[in-house]
Amino acid sequence: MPSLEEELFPSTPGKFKIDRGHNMNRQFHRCFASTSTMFLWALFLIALTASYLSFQSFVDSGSRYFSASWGGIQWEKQVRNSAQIHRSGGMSVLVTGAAGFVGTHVSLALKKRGDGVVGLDNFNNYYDPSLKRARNSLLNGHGVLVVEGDLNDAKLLAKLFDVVAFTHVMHLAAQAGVRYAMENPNSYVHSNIAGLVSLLEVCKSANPQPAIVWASSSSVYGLNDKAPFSESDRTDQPASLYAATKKAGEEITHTYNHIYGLSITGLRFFTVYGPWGRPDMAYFSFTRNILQGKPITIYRGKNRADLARDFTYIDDIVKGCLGSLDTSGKSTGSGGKKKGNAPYRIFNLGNTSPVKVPVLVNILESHLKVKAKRKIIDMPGNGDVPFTHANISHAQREFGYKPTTDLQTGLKKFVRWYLSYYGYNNRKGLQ
Ligand SMILES: O=C(O)[C@H]1O[C@H](OP(=O)(O)OP(=O)(O)OC[C@H]2O[C@@H](n3ccc(=O)[nH]c3=O)[C@H](O)[C@@H]2O)[C@H](O)[C@@H](O)[C@H]1O
Repeated sequence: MPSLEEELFPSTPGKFKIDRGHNMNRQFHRCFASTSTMFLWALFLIALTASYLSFQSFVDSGSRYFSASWGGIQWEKQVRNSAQIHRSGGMSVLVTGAAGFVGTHVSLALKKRGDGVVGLDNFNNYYDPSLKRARNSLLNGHGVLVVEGDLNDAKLLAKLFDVVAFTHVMHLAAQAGVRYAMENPNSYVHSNIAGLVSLLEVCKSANPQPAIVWASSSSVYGLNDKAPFSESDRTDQPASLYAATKKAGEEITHTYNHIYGLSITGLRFFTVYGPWGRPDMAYFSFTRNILQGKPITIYRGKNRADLARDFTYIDDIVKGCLGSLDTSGKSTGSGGKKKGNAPYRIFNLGNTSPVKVPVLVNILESHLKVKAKRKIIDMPGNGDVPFTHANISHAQREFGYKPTTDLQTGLKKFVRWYLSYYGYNNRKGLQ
């Protein structure tokens, strides 16, 4: 005869059978036992569901802290400290792309003169992220916090503006590079269009609204052949998707200036170079290849003409950025409402003296004391333009912009930095 336990919890489904001939006592017992078991099961299921739901909500609310590493009282304190102003009349600046080449130099210069600086950077792997991490360490050593996050993370941007009433935004985060746009077009849309709009949305709603200075590019002149390039020249013939997204940025920022009263300054940078630079740029990759004994490819334009660039040294660009911030004027709106017209400006920041690419290589050879293995090919149709040449009189008038470093001097400083950063080991194996 099966035991009660066996009857209630049969080991196989077929074992459980109802015996109608049992006495009332046993019926009552069975009934009671089965009700209480069901009750216990129900309780167990409710508890299981409740704990699952609360775990889910914990994971949801906490995920941004785990994945994006921002938020919390301690983090807010660090952000406030970094934004602290240490001079009278100083500004608190959100620098996007702070671990980038120009971003690092501008952040350091602002911090050194007593302004508050908070950096934002997504540390993407467009080029060696360890260089960005090294720049980040340099910034941390000077009291600049760089928050790791993407421009498209609207919650993060809003949080930053909750914590600090930024007076200015120096927007340098972007997908750079002219030729890479053919390989990865969407990254240009993600950063230079969607990211820009995401940032402007937060800035327009901020109270007070910050003034915005941002990096456009000399590439917007595209196929324009009137030299030198002036801000009023046509910019409706871009030669690359990169240029097109920068041109779109100029139009988009104009809209936000017009509708919301944001003060906007766009800076058209001309081929910026120097210490802590970008490894994807020609002067940097040529240096690496020359030291490693590898060939370098030099592009040549129509009718075998050399290409030329108005190479601009980083310290001159930094002066231009700070001059722009200092003269930006105020945004007029607040909380998404325009209260009057605000400045909308565009400046060329170049060097005013284009240098042919083969001459750049001559200078590198003399500083490195190594001969380059030159491979000269016709310029592929990849977005390059034959030459750039800045007219800087507008920036000169507005804030006294005056570049002072020629390519010979600037590349000497770059080579010195390159060798100290990467060491002389790169020269191993050379004759
Ligand atoms: O002013 C800008 O707005 C842009 O400047 C920069 O673009 P570019 O002026 O194209 O600089 P960079 O690549 O150093 O090529 C320099 C020269 O070397 C030639 N070049 C290049 C590579 C190569 O292998 N061979 C070669 O001859 C090449 O044909 C060119 O003539 C920034 O990268 C860009 O992000 C943007 O900021």
